[in-house]
Amino acid sequence: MAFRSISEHRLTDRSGPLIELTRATKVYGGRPVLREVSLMVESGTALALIGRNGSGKSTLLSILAGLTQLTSGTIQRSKDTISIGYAPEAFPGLKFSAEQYLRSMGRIGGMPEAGLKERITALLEAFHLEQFRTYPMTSFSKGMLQKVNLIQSLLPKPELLLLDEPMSGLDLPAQHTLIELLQELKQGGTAMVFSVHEPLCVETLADGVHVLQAGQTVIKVSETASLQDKPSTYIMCTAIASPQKSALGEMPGLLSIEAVRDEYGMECSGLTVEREWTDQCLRYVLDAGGSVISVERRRGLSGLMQWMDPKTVQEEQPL
Ligand SMILES: Nc1ncnc2c1ncn2[C@@H]1O[C@H](COP(=O)(O)OP(=O)(O)OP(=O)(O)O)[C@@H](O)[C@H]1O
Repeated sequence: MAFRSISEHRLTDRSGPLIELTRATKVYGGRPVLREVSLMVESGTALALIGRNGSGKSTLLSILAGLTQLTSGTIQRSKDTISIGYAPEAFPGLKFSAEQYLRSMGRIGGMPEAGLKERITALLEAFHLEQFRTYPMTSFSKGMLQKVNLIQSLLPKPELLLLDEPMSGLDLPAQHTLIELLQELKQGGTAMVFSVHEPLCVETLADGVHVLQAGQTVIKVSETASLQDKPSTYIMCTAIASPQKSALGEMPGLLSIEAVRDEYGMECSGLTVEREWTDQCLRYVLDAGGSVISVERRRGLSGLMQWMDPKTVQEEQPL
């Protein structure tokens, strides 16, 4: 079931969001390619964007990077300027050598000359590109170009890292190198949003998952660790008043609670609860004066695999 999310409330709030999108809509030539998408990312956390080809992932990343303007909705950053690393999906093979290109990107990013050379060398070595550092990128394979693309985004150790299908074209050792680098950056406080078709990235890195279909959010998981392979139930009910909502937040088995709208635009609450706590949760909603609108089975993280399995990945139908 598609729903329109108006905000997301984490049960365990850490700090405030580094960046937050509210009801982000993007229209190209009269055609909406993103519709009322809301999400937020906190420092030191990773959000995976999943969805079939054409579902709007690249558009969303480009909006977060500040390269694409919203048609409506808002984007809020925790401060005026946050340092952003962005690896787009398409990366051209330029005439420069990898080293020349990376040095230019580092300088443009304001990196001091002293540390820049060392950082480039360390990243080229990590991705086994060191011996090709002086070669023109026109001679590079797809995977080698993707490595340079990723390295340029990782150079300044950004506060926010945006990666569009980072695993694309990488061989297995490079995939593992990338995961290790990203885990390190995340531990150091970098927030990241990436689009992926590979479960490995989600399992090893993501704290949350956002599934897009035809530009709309269809599934939002805010704590992947707690959902991992645990079946859950999604309960949509009439909006619950704040005091009862706080008490509900203490209920064992509750994984997330969010404000959503039903198909008529009415404000509702969406609760994700571990399967075995479904009855208790329904009882609580009714006792709190709420009314149950719908109850859905959710299949845990493994249920998200259908959106990542290449065998089932199809083009999105035109809206
Ligand atoms: N500059 C543009 N002008 C017109 N339409 C665009 C533009 N950019 C993207 N679109 C359209 O927006 C829709 C979403 O595209 P987007 O690239 O964001 O999807 P995606 O989920 O990243 O797809 P993929 O997995 O294939 O990379 C597509 O229908 C695409 O044709």
